[in-house]
Amino acid sequence: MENDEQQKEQQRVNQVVSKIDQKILTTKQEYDRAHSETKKVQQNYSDNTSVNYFEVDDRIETSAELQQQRGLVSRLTENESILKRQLTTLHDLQKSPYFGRIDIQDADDPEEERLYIGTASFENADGEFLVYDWRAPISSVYYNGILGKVTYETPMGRQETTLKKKRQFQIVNGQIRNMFDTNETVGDEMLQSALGNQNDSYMQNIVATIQHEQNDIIRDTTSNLLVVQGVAGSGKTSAILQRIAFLLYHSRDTLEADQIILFSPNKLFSHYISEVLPSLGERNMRQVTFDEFIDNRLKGLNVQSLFERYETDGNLSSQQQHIRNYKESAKFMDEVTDYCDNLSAEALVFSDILFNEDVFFSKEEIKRIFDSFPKAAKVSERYLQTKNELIKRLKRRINQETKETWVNDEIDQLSDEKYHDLLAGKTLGDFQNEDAERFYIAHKIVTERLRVVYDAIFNDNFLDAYMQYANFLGKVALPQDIQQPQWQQAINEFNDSIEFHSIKLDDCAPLLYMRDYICNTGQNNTMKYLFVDEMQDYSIAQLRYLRYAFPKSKWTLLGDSEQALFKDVEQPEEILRKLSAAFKVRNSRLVSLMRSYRSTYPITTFAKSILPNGDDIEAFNRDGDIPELILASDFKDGITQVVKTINAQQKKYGTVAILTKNMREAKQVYRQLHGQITTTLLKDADRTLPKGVLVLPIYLAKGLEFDSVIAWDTSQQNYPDEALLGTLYTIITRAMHHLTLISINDVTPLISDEAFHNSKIKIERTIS
Ligand SMILES: Nc1ncnc2c1ncn2[C@@H]1O[C@H](COP(=O)(O)OP(=O)(O)OP(=O)(O)O)[C@@H](O)[C@H]1O
Repeated sequence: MENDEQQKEQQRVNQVVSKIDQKILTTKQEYDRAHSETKKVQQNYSDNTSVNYFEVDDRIETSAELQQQRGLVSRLTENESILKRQLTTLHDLQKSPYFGRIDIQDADDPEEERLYIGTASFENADGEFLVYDWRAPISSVYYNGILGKVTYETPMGRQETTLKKKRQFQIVNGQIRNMFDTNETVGDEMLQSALGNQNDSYMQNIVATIQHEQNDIIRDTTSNLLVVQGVAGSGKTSAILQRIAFLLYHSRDTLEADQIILFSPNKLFSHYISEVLPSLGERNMRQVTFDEFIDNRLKGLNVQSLFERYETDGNLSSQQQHIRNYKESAKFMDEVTDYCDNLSAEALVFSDILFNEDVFFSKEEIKRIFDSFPKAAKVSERYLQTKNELIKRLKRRINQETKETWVNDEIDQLSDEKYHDLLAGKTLGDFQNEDAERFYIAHKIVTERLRVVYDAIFNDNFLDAYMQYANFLGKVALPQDIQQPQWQQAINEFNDSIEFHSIKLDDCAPLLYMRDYICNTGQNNTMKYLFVDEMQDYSIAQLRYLRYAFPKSKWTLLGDSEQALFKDVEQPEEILRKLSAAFKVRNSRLVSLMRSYRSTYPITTFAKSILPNGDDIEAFNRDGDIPELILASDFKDGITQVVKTINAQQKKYGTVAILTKNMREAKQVYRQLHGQITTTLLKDADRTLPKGVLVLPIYLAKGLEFDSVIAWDTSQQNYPDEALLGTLYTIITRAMHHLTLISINDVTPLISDEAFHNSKIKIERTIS
């Protein structure tokens, strides 16, 4: 009977695949036609760009023609790339056309309907859906529903139907490998098989096995602030990527991939997730790390990265810690707002605008302009008016300058070609007489010469943002836990580092916010969705700055408060309280993901055991090796144990990652292994993740996973207290199938005896 069913299903697969084959053929023909047409037009375009420009009329005619051709090329290229994407999707469907089937019956319909669900939709020539896209409204029944009455959202409102059957398939190269009927969201067998696979260098899409709670995140279209607190390996990153694919489908006509931005934890991660959206037929969203984002906005300064901070922090004194906490708080950002709102002309720190090392607009002149605008207006408005006035004055100066003899001389010396270039876009009839044409050219020459002044105004270089910030630091009210002398020292340090063109991370968000707020700049209104992964690594001040920088975005924040590196673990409720207070938005929502999928049951059980609230984490039941702890007698012995472990693990797994607390340790281990074993040391700037043996500090492994993990030196000395609990937990939870801890002498007190006992960890003490 079962075989009968499978045969019937296989027949359907064969029929669908043969229809896909046909579609591939016709699409390929279309693509080839489009490709050769694009090439033809491109060739024509490039021939035309090399025409002779010397006759003005010719040039102008050619330019209009070129514009037209450029438009045509871009339309054709767009068409070609759509066809190319379609072909890729069809090829994927050809191998595995669908993964699910639902049989549903609407109340007013005597017939049951049978729908098949895959990574993309596929219609036959009559417009009948042979495969439904996993994001179609009806497909949510597959993910959410258990048999019986179910509801689902459609653009027309909520619909009800009865789910009669749910079937899952694993189809590989057009052949059904497995198929199950299930009443669960998505049965364990499918998940077991998906999770049991060895790790690839790229993250995979999870559309065939999305879980109910993940589906909630993916299909949320109403929250302005969606916060996901999910335990390690609970599918937060997976959920956001499928969510992006869902949003792109849901708002096909109004949302483009580059209106979505994801803040990712490191560059390796960006590469690791880069294939998920293309595998679902979508373009990737924009991706940036916070460091890159800040660097770009503070050009000319050497900005301390989060990673540098991990490396150099050492132990902060309690005063230094209080100061950092204050600078990273929402309160501090409120103080910046207050300070800016109440700035007088005297308190604003302007700088001269220079031209050829001479003062072009003096700071006194700028201050007078600012002061001339009504005091009742907001500082940012007065600033903007000042900027406009400066541009007006610059224009006046340009007009005056056009009459100077140096300009006339310059025009006389222009070559014909250069002269015509300067006339670009103009026809002879545009000028009343030769004088008017000469004035036009003169104006262009002077404008070009004074561009530096224009740029200085445009880029707000006439506000000395650093001095202004130092001024603010000197004025801001201090909380009780910060002493004045230490605060003064922090101000001095800020000033000193600016002298050397560098800035600490804690000062970046408030300083940038201050600069942008006063100057009324730095806001991107086109970004519609913003995602932050690993939100626990961001300060509230940084998030507040991002909120300022992307005011029109809906937010999805994901993180795990337990994975905070080098700081005490904060309770999710506390993070949320701070976030809700800092983000004054309507429609916010918190989703918790408590089930962990990445690691085997024994590894997750061990990871749980080191956390105070670990019992709340639910381990997915996937069998595997018990984690091992090796107590080495000294550093040299530790390395010997690493080598032994690598040799054993490499027989089974493609990737073995040695994870260390910081880069210093990673380098130390790498140096010892180098020469004995082929190993790659990963660095901050690396973007690709090779297979084999890797050594990297944990902050570069954030968000990643490896078949087998070796946690380097989990000793008492290296992990002495609670401040490193998040770091240790993050290391442990990177392992998918195997975990080895190597400790030089006694193990960290963060792993209690009870934890060892409960997770039945294997302990081996070596004697050298
Ligand atoms: N529904 C699912 N079906 C199949 N695999 C899943 C599912 N959910 C999660 N996974 C897998 O579990 C692993 C962990 O997922 P992911 O990296 O998204 O978790 P995370 O919560 O972002 O983890 P972390 O915070 O620890 O970095 C990945 O290999 C992912 O493919």
